[in-house]
Amino acid sequence: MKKFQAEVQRTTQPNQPITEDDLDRMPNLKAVIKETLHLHPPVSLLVSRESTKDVQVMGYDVAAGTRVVVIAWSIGRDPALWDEREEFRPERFSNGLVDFRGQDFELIPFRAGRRGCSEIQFAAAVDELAVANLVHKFDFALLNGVELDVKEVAVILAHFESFMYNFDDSYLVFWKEKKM
Ligand code: HEM
Repeated sequence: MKKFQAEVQRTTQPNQPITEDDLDRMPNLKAVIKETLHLHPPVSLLVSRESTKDVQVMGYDVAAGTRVVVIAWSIGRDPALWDEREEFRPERFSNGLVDFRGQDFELIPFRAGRRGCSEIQFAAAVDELAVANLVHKFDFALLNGVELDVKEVAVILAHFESFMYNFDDSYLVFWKEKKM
């Protein structure tokens, strides 16, 4: 937080609001937001899609009419893709090689492709402005002895079925809707 706070203090004018132009001079801030979206994607299970024909995906035979959910959370924790996958390490993005705009499939908090988030630019700017303003004006710390557990729990509820799913097992969830 101190490193990131120093960057915000250095980049902004005293007593002036932080602007979007300031954000472009804050690579640490951008890396912090990226790492947050990487480890805690708000849409951890992307919206399901239904296959229109029989296909093969990652070695699975997927029959026509099967719903497929891509789990952005699991991709972000895959040890084959990420070193120290449980650690909050914004520096992993400091070389600027991996971005969340849908070109790098290891980081897809906004999905990728045609039906990915249409407001990535806006969402990123809003997040960056909010966080930059917060660390600009406040110091954050946990009270002595307090531990914060930010582990997610996955629950999917649907009218035909409900189940809990262990994200660590796979990137994908498949199901076929039961005929009522
Ligand atoms: C950090 C914030 C956000 C995240 C992580 C996020 C994530 C996503 C994801 C994953 C999808 C694809 C859903 C799918 O699997 O089909 C999506 C779609 C979409 N998002 Fe966002 N979103 C964010 C903020 C926003 C904001 C602020 C807006 C609007 C102002 C927005 C508007 C949309 C729209 C309109 C779509 C649907 C695009 C389409 O189907 O053509 N999102 N978003």
